[in-house]
Amino acid sequence: MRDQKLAAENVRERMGTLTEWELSDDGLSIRRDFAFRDFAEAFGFMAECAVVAEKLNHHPEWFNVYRRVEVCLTTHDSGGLTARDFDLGLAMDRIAARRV
Ligand SMILES: C[C@H](O)[C@H](O)[C@H]1CNC2=NC(N)=NC(=O)C2=N1
Repeated sequence: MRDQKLAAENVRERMGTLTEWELSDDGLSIRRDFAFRDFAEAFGFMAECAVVAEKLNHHPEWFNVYRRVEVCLTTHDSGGLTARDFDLGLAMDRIAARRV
């Protein structure tokens, strides 16, 4: 079943739990830039996140160059932000915190 797109006030409230992330101007996605020691750490992060993403059936848009990973989260099926984006964002924060 398609997830409920969050209302702007709920998005604002949930942004308080993801302090390193920024909301896009159109309010339809959130993004964070991660930086690691080297490529191995960045790719290890992506590998761990991929396992979680599969488990949650929610997948990031991301871009990797060397030790940096830019992540954008949105729920394509709902055309905007849902609780899944914030759950995955928090999971990614926790994975990164063990690697940075
Ligand atoms: C069929 C499958 O469950 C859906 O396409 C899932 C897969 N992963 C997804 N990931 C993201 N980010 N948004 C989605 O809407 C989405 N939908």
